[in-house]
Amino acid sequence: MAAEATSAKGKQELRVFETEEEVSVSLAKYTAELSEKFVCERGAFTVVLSGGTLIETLRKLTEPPYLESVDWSKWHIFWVDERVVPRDHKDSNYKLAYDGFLSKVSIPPCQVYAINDALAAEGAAEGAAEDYEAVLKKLVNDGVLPLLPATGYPRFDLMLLGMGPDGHIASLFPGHPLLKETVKWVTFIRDSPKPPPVRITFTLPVINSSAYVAMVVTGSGETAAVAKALGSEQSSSNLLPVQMAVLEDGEFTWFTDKAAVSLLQDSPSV
Ligand SMILES: O=C(O)[C@H](O)[C@@H](O)[C@H](O)[C@H](O)COP(=O)(O)O
Repeated sequence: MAAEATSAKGKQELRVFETEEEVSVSLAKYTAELSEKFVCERGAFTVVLSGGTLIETLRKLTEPPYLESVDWSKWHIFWVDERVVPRDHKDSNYKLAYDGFLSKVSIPPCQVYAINDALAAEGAAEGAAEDYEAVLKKLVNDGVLPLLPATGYPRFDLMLLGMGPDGHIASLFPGHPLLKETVKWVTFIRDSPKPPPVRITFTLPVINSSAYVAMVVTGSGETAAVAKALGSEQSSSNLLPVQMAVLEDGEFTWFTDKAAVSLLQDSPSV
């Protein structure tokens, strides 16, 4: 059984497992249960992926029993951020997700909303962001993607996110002006500190309108950011992007292993 420590305040929860393998097992179960809930409630399940190690940690979802039990035909897949490169480029988050996850499950290809390949191939970051936002607006009109009435932003069922060593989520980096964007749903960045520099990204209010967010952090690469985000000494200045992910009306769950929380000496603040 997983060694799981759970504490909760408000709607944030911290789950700590012994190993990354146990995180993978728990994340698969959590995702499959949410899939069942949303498919039953409204006949669709909207899932947002990030890049990074998340895709590898999702591997248990592509194995029995989930391979057969999950109703993949109702899934709709999005990216919280994408590099402005063709879909077959080694830096593409679509390619990462396709190779490690999407190619192993039977989600209808027309329900996989990747970056516009032609615009990405031209390096047209602004156009690709506008195009992606237009895709989202069409799905709102078609009734696939609801809006959260309180914010007017789209409400995705589940965002599966990773965090970088600097506390960035999506392509929203510490101190960057994009963190203040409140009009656009999808925007672009040409100076990402993490290569490659040109990307599109969901904005913070869209992330914060989600119904569920799983923040998946494993290994020793992000220990300082985890300690700052979850440590008991919280300050309201110089917030990391991950600390600005405060859901309007949703459940935010950290899936971590022991290595990721190794600098978290005191009681977590969640
Ligand atoms: O496009 C990207 O670069 C990713 O989407 C990025 O935002 C990632 O999720 C984090 O950097 C965490 O990455 P790791 O899980 O590899 O640490």
